[in-house]
This record gives sequence, structure tokens and C-alpha cells, in this order.
Amino acid sequence: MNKITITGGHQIAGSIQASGAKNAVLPILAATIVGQGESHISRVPHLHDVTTMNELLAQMGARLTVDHHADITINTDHLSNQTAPYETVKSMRASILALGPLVARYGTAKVSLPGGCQIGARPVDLHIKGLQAMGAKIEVVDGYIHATCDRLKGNRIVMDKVTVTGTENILIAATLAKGETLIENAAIEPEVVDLAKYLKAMGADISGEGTSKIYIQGKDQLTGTHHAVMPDRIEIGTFLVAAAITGGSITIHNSCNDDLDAVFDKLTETGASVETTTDTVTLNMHGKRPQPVDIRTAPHPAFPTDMQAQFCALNAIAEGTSVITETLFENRFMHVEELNRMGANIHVEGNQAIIKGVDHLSGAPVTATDLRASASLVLAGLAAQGQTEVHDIHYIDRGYEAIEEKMNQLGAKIIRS
Ligand SMILES: CC(=O)N[C@H]1[C@@H](OP(=O)(O)OP(=O)(O)OC[C@H]2O[C@@H](n3ccc(=O)[nH]c3=O)[C@H](O)[C@@H]2O)O[C@H](CO)[C@@H](O)[C@@H]1O
Ligand SMILES: C=C(OP(=O)(O)O)C(=O)O
Repeated sequence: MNKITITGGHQIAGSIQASGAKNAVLPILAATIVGQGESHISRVPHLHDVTTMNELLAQMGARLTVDHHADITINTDHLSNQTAPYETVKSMRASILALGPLVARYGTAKVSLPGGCQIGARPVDLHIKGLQAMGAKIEVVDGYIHATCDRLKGNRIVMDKVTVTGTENILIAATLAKGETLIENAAIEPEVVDLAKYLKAMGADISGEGTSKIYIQGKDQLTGTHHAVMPDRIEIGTFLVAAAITGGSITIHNSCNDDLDAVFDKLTETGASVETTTDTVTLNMHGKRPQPVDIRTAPHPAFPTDMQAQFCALNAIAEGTSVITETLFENRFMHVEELNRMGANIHVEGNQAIIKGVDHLSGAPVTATDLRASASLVLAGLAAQGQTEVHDIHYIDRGYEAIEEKMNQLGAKIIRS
């Protein structure tokens, strides 16, 4: 079941429900480590990365149950093994999020350095520096980060770069530190805010989340609680592009529209009409071919790098030329070569992709290289003439819940084999 075949040329039409956000649920599951007693996490998306995080926590000694809605009840009171092994961190970089919570609650952590990653080098120096500034002793030995401390101490931490999981690691750790922590140049991504919401419900004292300065007054203890995970803005964006690239229409329920301004603006520029209510978004392309849109990825609220590959596919069939600039990850254009195999005319120069829109794409065998690259190939396949086979599709299950079911419900023709 590692390949999907898409018969292109079917317009997307209909409605779906957005799933919970991968990039919110992963830090939240890691953060269960700082709470005593049980936490109950609902609206958990059924994703491979969630299974991996559950396995990681279970290996450490967490008691965890997943019910038939995929909601998770978890108790991390007796973790006997504070290790995130290479095998897990290699397949899911978000395992690095165990570092801050483990050292904050258990005073010790051994977390593998993330392996060489396809989309870029992705160092974790800022995670390490932040924890060191709070008093953790950190050594990197044989590819593992070993962190120890008696109790972390609050400090002022100025992040050199805006880092999402770096901010999350420090934020979680600071909730149990002694005294105040100030994170400056913090990431303001909505998933950081959702994490803070969960931590506050556990009793943490946090203010400023969603701005570049987060203040945390450390507590002696936090208590497990209930939290419903926010919607996945990248899944929502991807399905909107699916409608746009096929000239179709879609309504997505359970949408977090305030978090999607940059994506909505670009979709509107392509010629789509985008309308919102409190928690739905409707896009209609009215059968038109997209206009080209220039894009520059940057931290929130600018255009998200996790939507870059999908817009490469959309621009590939646009009526004209566009330039996409990727500013976050140095190797995030691997989908380009595969899109070109389908007849796209895209040329990469440094961190820019110059895309000359073509009349149509043609189905071809292609290979997925990472999560959003696989999404872009599926989108291209929806619009292409003929059949597209996307190989190594397992990447897509890291971040999209039941993607072919959802797409087929909207009129796509996708088979997994
Ligand atoms: C699980 C999760 O939430 N993943 C998201 C998170 O990844 P992730 O948190 O890994 O991405 P970061 O925000 O940390 O990366 C931003 C930039 O900072 C650099 N950097 C980061 C940390 C560090 O210690 N040193 C350093 O130099 C990175 O190489 C990159 O160039 O944010 C990315 C940027 O929005 C998204 O693409 C990912 O989907
Ligand atoms: C890059 C991504 O995820 P991760 O940070 O988990 O690799 C992504 O969601 O597009």
C-alpha cells in the first residue's frame, strides 16, 4: 500500500470536515509529560506521526489509551525511561519535543539528534541553548543529546531565529521551572498558541503567546486536563488548492479562518472566490484556470512553508509565470523535478522556483520525497490528463488523515495499492 493512482480531470466538489492539526497535537502529546494525572486529548487526527508519538511515550512508560474516535487518554506519572531513540527521531523530527518536558519534570532526558532531513539541515541548537540558559547541563554524545538538571530556572531567552518547535520546547519546559522565563523572538504560529492553551488548562501561568514575547511563571506542579486540538490549517489549505487546481469548489467545516489569511489572499489572487463564516470556508474556482501568484514563505502570519509545494503545483498550470521563494528550508523544492516529469515547466535557482504555467499536466509515475511534496504530487495528479502514480506515498500519512477517502468523497478518483 505504498502507491496511489490518481485518474485526473475530475473536478473537486463538495464538503469535508477539517481534521485536528498535526503540528498542534504533537507538541501537546509531548507536553502531557509535564502534567500529573491523566490528560484527555480529543480531535486527535489519525496520522502516522501521532502513532509514532504515542509509541515513543509508551516506550518511556506512559499509560495510554486511544478510543474509537482516536481520542487519547494519557498518564505520564511514571516514565521509567526518558529516552527518544534514533529510530523514532529519524522518522519524526517532532520527537525532539520530548526534550524540554522530560528534563523539566524528570530532571533527565536522552534524545537522539534528528537525522539528516530531506527538506534541510534543521539543526536544534536553539532548543539546546534555551534549555542551557535555564540551567540544564547538556552534552551531545554519540548522536544523543543528554540533558540533566535539578530544577530548571527561569531566564530571559532570546531566540536567534524564529523556531516553532524550539519555542514549544522552551515554553513547555518553562512551565515547571523556578521563576519567570521570557522567550523573546518567539514563534507566533497558531499551534504554539494551542499548546499554550493546553498548558494553561493544566495550571500553567503563561502570557503573550501568539506574540513574539512569551512570559511564563513556573509552577511546582501541573495537572492533566482535557484539550481539543485545533484544526489543521495546512490540511485546509491543501484541500482548498485541490478545488482550485481542478476548477472546482469546496466547503471545509471546522476551519480556523483567522490563521489562514495569507493562504486565502493567494488563492483569491489566483482568481478563486473565497468566502468564510465563523468556522467554514468555501472556495469556488468557477471552472477557471488559475492566475499565477508569486509567493515568499516566512514565519506566521506570512505564507507558510508547509503550503509552498502545493502552490508550486497550482502555479504549474497557471496562465503565466510566477516565482516562489522559499526562505525557511534550503532543500524544499524536491517536488519540482517530479512536477516537471508531469509536464510542468519549473526551474529552480537557489531558493527560488520560476514557474512557467503550462496548459495542462500529463499523468506520469512520480515519487514522493517528503510530506508536502507528496501532497503537491497528488494535487498535480488531480489536474493532470490521464493517470498519475505517486510512489512512496507513505510520507503523506504522516500529515493527512484519510486523504484518499476525503478526496474521493469530493469526486476525485484515487486508489491506493
Ligand atoms: C512539528 C512541527 O511543528 N513542524 C513545523 C515546524 O518545524 P520546526 O519547528 O522544525 O521548524 P523551525 O521553525 O524550527 O525552523 C525554522 C528555521 O529555523 C532553523 N532552526 C531551527 C531550530 C534551531 O535550533 N536552529 C535553527 O537554525 C531551521 O533550520 C529553519 O531554517 O515549523 C516549520 C516552519 O514553520 C514547519 O515547516 C514544520 O511543519
Ligand atoms: C515539515 C513538516 O513537518 P515536520 O516538521 O514534522 O517534518 C510539515 O508538516 O510539512
